[in-house]
Amino acid sequence: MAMEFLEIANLKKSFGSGEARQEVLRGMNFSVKRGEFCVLLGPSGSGKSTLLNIIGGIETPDEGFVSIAGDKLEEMNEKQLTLYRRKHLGYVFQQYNLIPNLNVKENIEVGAYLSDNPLDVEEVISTLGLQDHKYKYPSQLSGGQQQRVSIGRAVVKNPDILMCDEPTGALDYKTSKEILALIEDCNHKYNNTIIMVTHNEAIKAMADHVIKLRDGVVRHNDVNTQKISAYELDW
Ligand SMILES: Nc1ncnc2c1ncn2[C@@H]1O[C@H](COP(=O)(O)OP(=O)(O)OP(=O)(O)O)[C@@H](O)[C@H]1O
Repeated sequence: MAMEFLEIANLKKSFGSGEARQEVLRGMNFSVKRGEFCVLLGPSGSGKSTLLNIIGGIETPDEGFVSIAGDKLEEMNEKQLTLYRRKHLGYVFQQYNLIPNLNVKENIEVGAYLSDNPLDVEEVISTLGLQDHKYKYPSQLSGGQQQRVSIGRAVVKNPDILMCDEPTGALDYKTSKEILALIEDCNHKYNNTIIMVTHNEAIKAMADHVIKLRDGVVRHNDVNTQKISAYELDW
């Protein structure tokens, strides 16, 4: 059975009140299958971060729901939400957010400690090409290398969903493609569902599923049957 793994149903969210009230999500609907590489595109202010925060259980919607493998987030209590975040979600941000006084291996181990079925730390280090940098500290690494470590910290948890918020926003062209290729490798190797928010339209060519948001709703929801590899992207 082709199961809809992540379901976003009629999500609404406003901030502020009275004159200042702003409807950020205005009835958003889409669903994502397990293992899909899904790219979310949309102009600044279209509600992408708000949506990620709701999927991450950090914010709650005014209406509608998010369900993961049939479990609705709104029905979880605080403890269940904490477990959900710990067990099911991995995050990669534009800023790497590594712990400065831990080395590469230790930063990745932090992710492993949070999970009850972590991947092997050494295997992840080798998948990410970090063997020669294991004992270095974040300040001794380039931006691309730091982003590899942050992917490692997220992936080692073996999360169902890897949420990537502008993961290449701070990187140059060549390094961006290397990082996208690594995320692609992880998607194939570990079968995580990927939700990637980006401003870079070119990235949609490597995705299975492309969702475009505008003004708090889904404007386009397309399946890409002719995806190309990260290294073939061009922008
Ligand atoms: N906690 C909040 N309180 C008030 N307004 C908020 C809050 N969070 C978001 N907003 C407003 O909601 C709108 C959508 O923000 P959001 O960050 O979701 O958009 P985005 O698509 O992620 O934008 P960007 O691409 O610039 O990150 C913005 O106008 C923002 O000012």
